[in-house]
Amino acid sequence: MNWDETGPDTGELLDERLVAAGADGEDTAVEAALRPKDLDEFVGQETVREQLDLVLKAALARGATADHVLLSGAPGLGKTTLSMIIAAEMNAPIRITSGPAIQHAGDLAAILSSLQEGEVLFLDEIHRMSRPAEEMLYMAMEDFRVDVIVGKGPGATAIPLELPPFTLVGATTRAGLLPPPLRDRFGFTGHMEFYTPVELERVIHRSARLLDVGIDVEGAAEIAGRSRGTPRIANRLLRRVRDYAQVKADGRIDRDIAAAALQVYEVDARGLDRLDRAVLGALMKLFGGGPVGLSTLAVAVGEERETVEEVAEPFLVREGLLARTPRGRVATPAAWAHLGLVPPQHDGKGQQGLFGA
Ligand SMILES: Nc1ncnc2c1ncn2[C@@H]1O[C@H](COP(=O)(O)OP(=O)(O)OP(=O)(O)O)[C@@H](O)[C@H]1O
Ligand SMILES: [Mg+2]
Repeated sequence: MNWDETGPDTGELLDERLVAAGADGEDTAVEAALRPKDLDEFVGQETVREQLDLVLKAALARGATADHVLLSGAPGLGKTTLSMIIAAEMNAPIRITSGPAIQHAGDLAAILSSLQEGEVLFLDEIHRMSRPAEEMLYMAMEDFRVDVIVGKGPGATAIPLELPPFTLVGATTRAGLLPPPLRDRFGFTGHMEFYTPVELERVIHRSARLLDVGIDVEGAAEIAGRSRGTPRIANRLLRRVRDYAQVKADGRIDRDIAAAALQVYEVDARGLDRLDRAVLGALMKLFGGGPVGLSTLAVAVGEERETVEEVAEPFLVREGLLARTPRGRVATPAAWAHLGLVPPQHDGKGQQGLFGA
């Protein structure tokens, strides 16, 4: 590790993280080609799919515009994909924008007033919209009307503008951050869950077919097990394994090729990468498994506090490898087993408490 006056080089473990759930540049280019186009092609999420199927079919049968839909769930689980499917199933055009892109209420008014009847408006990261835009959206969703403010100060007047009926599809990774009045205006909310390994295998087989890569059942299972419940990661790992198979073998992917490739990329059998293992390793080797405070742990791995807390920990907690306790971070027995380490015998003298909180 590289130390200078400013301390350890941070962010080194974060570079080009293969198991990050957010989209990188390459993902954005490839994802369009891999996106399922209709509900039947969309793998998993049985509950959301079935409910949505009813909502859309009923609206179609009535010849009406579908109710507003809110999709919530972690990055890479298929919210954008599903919004496009909604438009396709309704035979409607789709307009795509996002919360951060709408700075002023006027931006939203311009979009809303140019919608066609029945159009789907996809509002990604809806929890990041500005307050005034949000308030305008309330009225638009409920009454299909906006008040456009003309002029400034005491002379300003509100000109009501009728909107054609449209379907708002909002997506958020943070449903808890949505103000209740906004949440209540959606007729249907779909919570996207993490995918099971079997579902991810289906995603991988489908993508392999589209990318024209040969892969057997065990090869797909190997990749699925390392994909952290997330189709985007599964697709990304598949592409890296494909590279390896082309360079080191005949291009076909089986279990050995998949395992060898992902070892090169340092993604282990449970989908942990270098950063994850560094956090667990420091916790166990330096602090006897904890409890240890977040800041101390972050310094030990040479990363920012936020990186450890927001990037590494959620998955480690979800996997039951790390626990957040009031006294600090603790490695679970599963973590010791996964890294093949043996927890120290406690002598009861309270050595543990040293690094707490
Ligand atoms: N159910 C699914 N079946 C098959 N492929 C899927 C499924 N869900 C997602 N994918 C694939 O995963 C990739 C990421 O999906 P998508 O962009 O819809 O995620 P997202 O939830 O919008 O992520 P973000 O929160 O980062 O915007 C896409 O390429 C898509 O092809
Ligand atoms: Mg998206």
